[in-house]
Amino acid sequence: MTAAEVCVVGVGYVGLIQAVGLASFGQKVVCVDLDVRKIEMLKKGVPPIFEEGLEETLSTAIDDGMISFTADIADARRADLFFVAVGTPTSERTGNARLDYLEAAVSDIAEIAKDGAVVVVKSTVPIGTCAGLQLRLDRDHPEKRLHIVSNPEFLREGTALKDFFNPERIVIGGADEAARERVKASYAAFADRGIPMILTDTSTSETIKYAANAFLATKVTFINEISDLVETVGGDIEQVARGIGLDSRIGPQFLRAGPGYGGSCFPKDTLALATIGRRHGVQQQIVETVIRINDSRRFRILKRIEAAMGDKLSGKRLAVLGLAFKADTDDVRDSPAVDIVHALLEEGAEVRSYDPVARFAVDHRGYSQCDSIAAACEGASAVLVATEWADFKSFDFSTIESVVERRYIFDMRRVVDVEAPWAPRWDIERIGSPMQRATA
Ligand SMILES: NC(=O)C1=CN([C@@H]2O[C@H](COP(=O)(O)OP(=O)(O)OC[C@H]3O[C@@H](n4cnc5c(N)ncnc54)[C@H](O)[C@@H]3O)[C@@H](O)[C@H]2O)C=CC1
Ligand SMILES: O=C(O)[C@H]1O[C@H](OP(=O)(O)OP(=O)(O)OC[C@H]2O[C@@H](n3ccc(=O)[nH]c3=O)[C@H](O)[C@@H]2O)[C@H](O)[C@@H](O)[C@@H]1O
Repeated sequence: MTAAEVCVVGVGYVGLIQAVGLASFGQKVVCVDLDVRKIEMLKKGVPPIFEEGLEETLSTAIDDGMISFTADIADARRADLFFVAVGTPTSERTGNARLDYLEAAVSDIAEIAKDGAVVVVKSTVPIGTCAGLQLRLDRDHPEKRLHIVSNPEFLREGTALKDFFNPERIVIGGADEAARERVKASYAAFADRGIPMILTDTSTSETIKYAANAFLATKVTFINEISDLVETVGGDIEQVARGIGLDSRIGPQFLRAGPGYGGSCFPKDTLALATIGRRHGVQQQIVETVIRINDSRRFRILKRIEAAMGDKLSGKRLAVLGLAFKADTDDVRDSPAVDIVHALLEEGAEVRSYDPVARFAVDHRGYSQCDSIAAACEGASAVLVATEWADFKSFDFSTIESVVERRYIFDMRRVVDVEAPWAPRWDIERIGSPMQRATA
């Protein structure tokens, strides 16, 4: 008997990693996406996103004949398991996650799926979504006995493959035990390694996902506020973070102070959780406060840059190093760096940016994307480090001393090497430390 086919619908950051991951476990995966350009690239083995190790893993899956790509869901009709990883962006109107892509995908699946197939929701969805989808399937396709299972994803961009292959837990929520077991079987490799599997109902599973992201966003926001305090009262935020993070009840992760959390998930998921709370009359006050603090953080940073530059940004040229919302990804969705570029342009500054991978087109006079750090820094009155790329950590700023207008760095990520031999010749301002003035 040939192995049952698995289908992944929506091959973006989550779906593509899921697909190549399952393929590497020996499962035959059919990938479906509406984006024909993406499908054509993938057929040729070209990943549409930047993710460490993805190109190699994808090539192996293609060469082994374990993965195929199509824009036509009918090609997946033999599958008994459908992982849905379509986007659930914020609705501008409600603040909640939009479900139109998910609903369309589930309807398409229901049309072609065989009896008893399991539809696994990997997208992050408001609590109650899976229960609602199940009711719809039961109403519209009663003869097929299709099952909805919630299986949230916890990977991070930039370390997505590593996270897929080394999960800290697998969460599977569903009303039907056999359907849950079918999903669990697809992760047998993890069960064999003793990775915890939480088998639960769909609401609990959906809540775990939002609570996890909201908790991490809170942790980042907490250290950012402490960082603001340190800037005023004196001290060093990294040592504070280390000092509290060594307490195992707190833990060292997510204590890097910065320009505020961004990306395609924390902002959207915290907002959705706050909206869900209000809708149910159970206001999520901590999360609401976190959102407010994080939103105002970009503005606070801008004020600090303005103060260091003598208040007027208009007419000044600034270099922005980094566009991605964090290092090791090409994703610029809700990126603090991009917000800061916009804010600077609005203040009348000229901005030249550089990112090793991410691209961002701003249709604005006075903005240019450069191909190197040196080009971005030409004539700059300030060098703003907005993403923690390794290239910026190791960069020797003495090589650009002759091209900048003023030797001033504002490091939002604390990556610049302040102990480097060139550092005493620069004014260096960092999140979470008082200004380090040039002494040479
Ligand atoms: N990006 C991340 O790191 C993580 C994202 N998530 C969640 O996973 C979901 C997906 O996120 P991303 O992968 O970042 O999104 P993405 O935007 O990179 O990919 C979504 C894909 O779905 C496709 N699509 C949309 N509607 C479709 C349909 N009806 N049929 C077939 N394909 C369709 C789009 O063309 C796109 O390629 C979201 O709910 C997100 O919150 C969860 C954990 C991590
Ligand atoms: O639901 C999701 O999409 C994912 O959201 C985050 O992953 P990701 O958005 O890829 O990035 P993170 O590494 O978590 O960073 C999120 C934001 O917080 C910021 N951050 C993170 C950690 C830190 O110490 N300080 C800090 O400012 C980052 O710069 C970034 O803007 C979660 O970490 C994943 O577990 C989750 O699956």
